[in-house]
Amino acid sequence: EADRKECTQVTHVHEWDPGSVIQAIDHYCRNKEWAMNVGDEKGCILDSVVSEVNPATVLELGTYCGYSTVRIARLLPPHAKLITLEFNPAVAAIARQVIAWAGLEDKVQLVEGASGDFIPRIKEQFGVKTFDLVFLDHWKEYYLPDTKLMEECGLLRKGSVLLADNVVCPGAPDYLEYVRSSPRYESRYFKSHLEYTKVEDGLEKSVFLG
Ligand SMILES: C[S@@+](CC[C@H](N)C(=O)[O-])C[C@H]1O[C@@H](n2cnc3c(N)ncnc32)[C@H](O)[C@@H]1O
Ligand SMILES: [Mg+2]
Repeated sequence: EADRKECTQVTHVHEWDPGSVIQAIDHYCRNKEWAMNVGDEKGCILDSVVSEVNPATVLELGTYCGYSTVRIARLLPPHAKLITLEFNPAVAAIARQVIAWAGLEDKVQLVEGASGDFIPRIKEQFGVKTFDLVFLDHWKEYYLPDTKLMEECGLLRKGSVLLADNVVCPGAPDYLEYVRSSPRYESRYFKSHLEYTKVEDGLEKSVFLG
């Protein structure tokens, strides 16, 4: 009965209410079909990092259906901008809809393309100097090359925060080894669980020291 009640409550998405969009997606993915959103448990860690950094410029690598995009964008201060990148047009179309439902189109710029092509063009094409926060959540083998590319392109400043999802499951060992051993980063692991499961996973927060 309680479950049915919760179900009726959350399956009705209130338009322009980011909280209800997030809740409906989490409910669906817990009860019907697993999906690779950062999810509610790691989402709380993501929320606290976003609130602490209070970024004016955010880059998200890997939009998927826009779940984490909505989570991040709803916490941004006025006039802040989130650029989110997705190379699969089918999921990008879903994300556009999800972002619109949440009423966050003004804060979010969804770009369709591959990170390796896009990162070198950001400064010129999007007028961004540096990012205060980068959320890495695309395919795990790109975390390290794309981080090095962001460094080369001057997109990180002293104090920029990289937050990487799924560093344990599926895992990004070369990236972890890099941020944990490089003197250019101060890095910390936040232990949690893979979205909608009890399997260990976590987020790595790495502050760029310049
Ligand atoms: C784990 S999902 C992102 C989940 C999302 N951040 C969330 O928590 O709601 C990863 C996404 O990254 C996209 N992707 C993977 N590699 C990419 C790349 N190099 N450039 C752009 N998008 C990429 C995939 O198509 C996929 O939709
Ligand atoms: Mg993830």
